[in-house]
Amino acid sequence: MGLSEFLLLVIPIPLYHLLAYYMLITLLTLSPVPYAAINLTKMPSSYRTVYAFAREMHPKTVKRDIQYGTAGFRDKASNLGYVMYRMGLLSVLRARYKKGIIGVMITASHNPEGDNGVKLIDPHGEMMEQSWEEWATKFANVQDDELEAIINEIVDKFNIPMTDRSVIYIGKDTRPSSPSLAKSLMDGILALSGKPVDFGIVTTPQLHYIVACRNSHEEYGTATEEGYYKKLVTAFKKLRGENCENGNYVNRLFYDGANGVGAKKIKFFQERLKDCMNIELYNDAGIGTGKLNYLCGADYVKTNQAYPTGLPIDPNVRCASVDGDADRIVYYFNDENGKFHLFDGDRIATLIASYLKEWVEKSGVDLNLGLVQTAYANGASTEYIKKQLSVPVACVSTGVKHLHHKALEFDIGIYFEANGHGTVVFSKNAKDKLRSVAKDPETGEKQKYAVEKLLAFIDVINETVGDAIADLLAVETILCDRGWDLKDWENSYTDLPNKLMKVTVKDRNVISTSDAERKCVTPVGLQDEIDKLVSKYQKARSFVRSSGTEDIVRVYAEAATQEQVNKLTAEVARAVYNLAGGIGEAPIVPE
Ligand SMILES: CC(=O)N[C@H]1[C@@H](OP(=O)(O)O)O[C@H](CO)[C@@H](O)[C@@H]1O
Ligand SMILES: [Mg+2]
Repeated sequence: MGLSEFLLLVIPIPLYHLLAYYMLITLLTLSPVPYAAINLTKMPSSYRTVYAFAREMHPKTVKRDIQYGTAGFRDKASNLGYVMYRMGLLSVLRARYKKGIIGVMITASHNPEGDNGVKLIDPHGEMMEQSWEEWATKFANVQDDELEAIINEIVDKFNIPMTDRSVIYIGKDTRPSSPSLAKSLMDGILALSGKPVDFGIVTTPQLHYIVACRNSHEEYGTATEEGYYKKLVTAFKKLRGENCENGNYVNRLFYDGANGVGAKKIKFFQERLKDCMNIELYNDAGIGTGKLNYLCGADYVKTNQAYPTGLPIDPNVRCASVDGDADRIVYYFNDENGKFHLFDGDRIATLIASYLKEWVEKSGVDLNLGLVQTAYANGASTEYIKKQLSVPVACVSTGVKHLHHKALEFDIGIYFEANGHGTVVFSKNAKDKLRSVAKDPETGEKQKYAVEKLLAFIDVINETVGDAIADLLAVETILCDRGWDLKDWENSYTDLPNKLMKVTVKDRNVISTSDAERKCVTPVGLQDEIDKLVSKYQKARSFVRSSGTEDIVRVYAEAATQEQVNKLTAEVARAVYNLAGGIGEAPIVPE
């Protein structure tokens, strides 16, 4: 019997766990050289014991498999302890492989408060590379006694150096479950001798920004929350100049913080921008009694196409809602007749694209501009971008990682999901060209003004990922610059009536798609059925795909009138139910 087995027998289990935890911390702190944790089977037994202790504290509690989906893992918070622990292990391996700091964000974004989730951030501040998502899924699903083997497998495959002391940046949203999940995550990080650095409650985009800054040796900005505020506020003030009001633009905004981190963090902007931007904060759980994302927030407003609770209903006042981790934003207002008007991600994308196009032309700098959407983008917006703005538009699969990736192909790539998640990325070529024109003494006044505007715009945007607050500052800049109210903005094009529905099926994986999710490949026959249904209506379009964040199939449709779209969506939903193994009640098609 070895020492560890003997101790196991003689020390009561809770004490044993506590001891293990402190031993782990002490060992990792004192050890001058990070221990070579891999190959685990070749490790000195004391280390192996430390590792086993940690694993025993976070045993796999859920039998069914969980998938690293569109935005990482999401589930009921109580199911995620072991997943967090394992993502702690994986983040250290990823950090060693990439030789950089990796970020881990604990959030379930727009999901209800009882859910939680986790997503990994790569060194440039972008979402973790897709090819590692499979590893994440494997890590989450193997049995406890297979963990060592999978760690060995990934280390061998990627030749991961196990002697570096890697740093992992952690952020979390305001969910009550986040602190304890963060502890599980840290246990995983420490178990492989990584160094966790906890940034506390931050928005998802703040963590992406901080990771990008630190890995770029602060070329992208100062790697702190304060650095983030300074960068955005300075750029916004520069763009806004002295004029807080202009034409129809009124300096007054109702801000729905979704009772989450977006409410907490906007206060830093309110304080710093009080001279030039009047933001009235609502749905700040610290003050009211509201629950995270409940009847409010960007997802509620977009999905229900309805005004959230918690905001005064003042007609014609510009309103914006963010989601639970503040990476999405939508605008809206109620008019004098009580009619609700929505400005979603497609609207924001077109506004930004037209503005950037205008100023690139004024700057005289040769830069190509492109816009990236998904199949959920309203057909009217796509038509407007192509025909009115003459900007090339690409369509990619759902999920920000796909949009971001595609946008990098342009000098200026604008991407937005219809739900309000998006940003702009500027290529190195674009930045270098603009900076050199700005510095050139030959540059004329007007051209210089345009170039400096573009450079300030780059700084007001968070290029690493969609950022509700950065996008808000960008939208406010453009509206003020143009002297527009929301009615002016709305005049650019008219959305086609559209609808989203969910269908529950036995196994959503029976649905497979092609052509950026616009064509359904399996089950065979479903696409023919959709085509037949669509052909009955004017300006109609519909597609189906399985969700990456929920156990359902999504049905989207748009058509010339609301009545037509209501029918079409229900008919397609019925077809999915019939051909893809629907369960529960069948969708009802309106008469
Ligand atoms: C139709 C829709 O809005 N889908 C959302 C939703 O993905 P699904 O895979 O459709 O569940 O959540 C994703 C993560 O937040 C977001 O990127 C995506 O746009
Ligand atoms: Mg979100």
